Amino acid sequence: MKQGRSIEGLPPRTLRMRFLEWRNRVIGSDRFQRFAARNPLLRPVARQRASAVFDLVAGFTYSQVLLGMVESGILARLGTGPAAVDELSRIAGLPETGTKRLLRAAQAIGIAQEGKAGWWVLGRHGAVLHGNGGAIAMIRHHRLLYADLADPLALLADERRSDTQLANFWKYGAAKHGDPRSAAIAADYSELMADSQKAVAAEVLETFSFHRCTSLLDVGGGNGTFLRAVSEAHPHLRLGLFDLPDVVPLARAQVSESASHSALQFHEGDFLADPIPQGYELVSLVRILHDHDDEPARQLLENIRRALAPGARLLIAEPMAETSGAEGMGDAYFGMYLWAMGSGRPRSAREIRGMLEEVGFSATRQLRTSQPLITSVVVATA
Ligand SMILES: C[S@@+](CC[C@H](N)C(=O)[O-])C[C@H]1O[C@@H](n2cnc3c(N)ncnc32)[C@H](O)[C@@H]1O
Repeated sequence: MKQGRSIEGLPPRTLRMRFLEWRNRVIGSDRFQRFAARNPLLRPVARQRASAVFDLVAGFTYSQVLLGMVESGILARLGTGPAAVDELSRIAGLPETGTKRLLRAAQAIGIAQEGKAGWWVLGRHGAVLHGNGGAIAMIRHHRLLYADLADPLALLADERRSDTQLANFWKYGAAKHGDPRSAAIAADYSELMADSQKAVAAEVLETFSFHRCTSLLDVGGGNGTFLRAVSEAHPHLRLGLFDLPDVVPLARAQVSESASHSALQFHEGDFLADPIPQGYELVSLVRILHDHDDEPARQLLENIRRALAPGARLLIAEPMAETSGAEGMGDAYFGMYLWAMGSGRPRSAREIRGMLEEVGFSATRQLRTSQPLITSVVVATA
């Protein structure tokens, strides 16, 4: 047998595989763990690793404490300044004992802090979260994902056949099937997206130079939050928004509130079936591609490629898999979220560039954003 080749059914014996097996034997042994915990040089690393493993085991309780802080109104109240337990207990509608338990739990994970006996302020993480409307909306929204993940193996075994809570929330295109609830569904998901869009738009604006473009079409542009941010920073741009017929009226209503965006053109349609409007120098897909499985995602890219004149560009912005330092966000969080939603998967920048090249784009490249947890950016030329 050649080095590294596997015999059928047996794992390959490459150097890397052998190293990983050896490493796992060592760090999994009681003897090594006790040694590392006692050794002054290894102790800090051993504690950090033990704490990371504990977080994996207990993470769901942290998320539920956070949800309790949001839903009770305590996080919002602490955002306005220090508060005493009896006031917080009134706001939450909880007995004082339950309020103290929640506050102590929140303190242990950095959301709240007892500044002086009986007086509470925000903790470090609470201070970051309380003013972030997008994060708060997602924390509330996670109720649905939490319910869908209650039995992870059942969810995975089901192969996305059954309706989940998330699939019901994101019923894209229900209007096509004449569902009378589709306008309400579109309004709900568009609002959730708009809440977190400001942070995404800020990252894109900081990363990509719009100065050289004269026009931009945002495909799947939702209620127009992204385009409003772009047009405030670059008023010279001619803008277009393409989305489903149930969503475009929401964007129209938002835009009519701000007269400065009269240069915005609206296009209704299905980006998988209808032609993409032509005549734009730049097309953006913001948090769209990861919602779609490989075949429809490829179809969408091909559809956009067909609409673009040579030299026009496509900008893709979304959180991407295999992001260094934020790996959990990719395949763990979005991987499970999109599985539960019933469509799509997170892709790495490398995979996205490969798909773009397959459908005829060139000069594909990834632009570095300062917060890849919020979004990464890939650009390609037609
Ligand atoms: C995840 S949201 C992203 C919205 C916005 N780009 C953002 O980042 O906030 C996906 C958007 O794609 C739109 N969409 C989904 N399927 C579509 C289709 N087949 N044709 C046109 N728009 C579609 C949805 O209506 C929604 O506005």
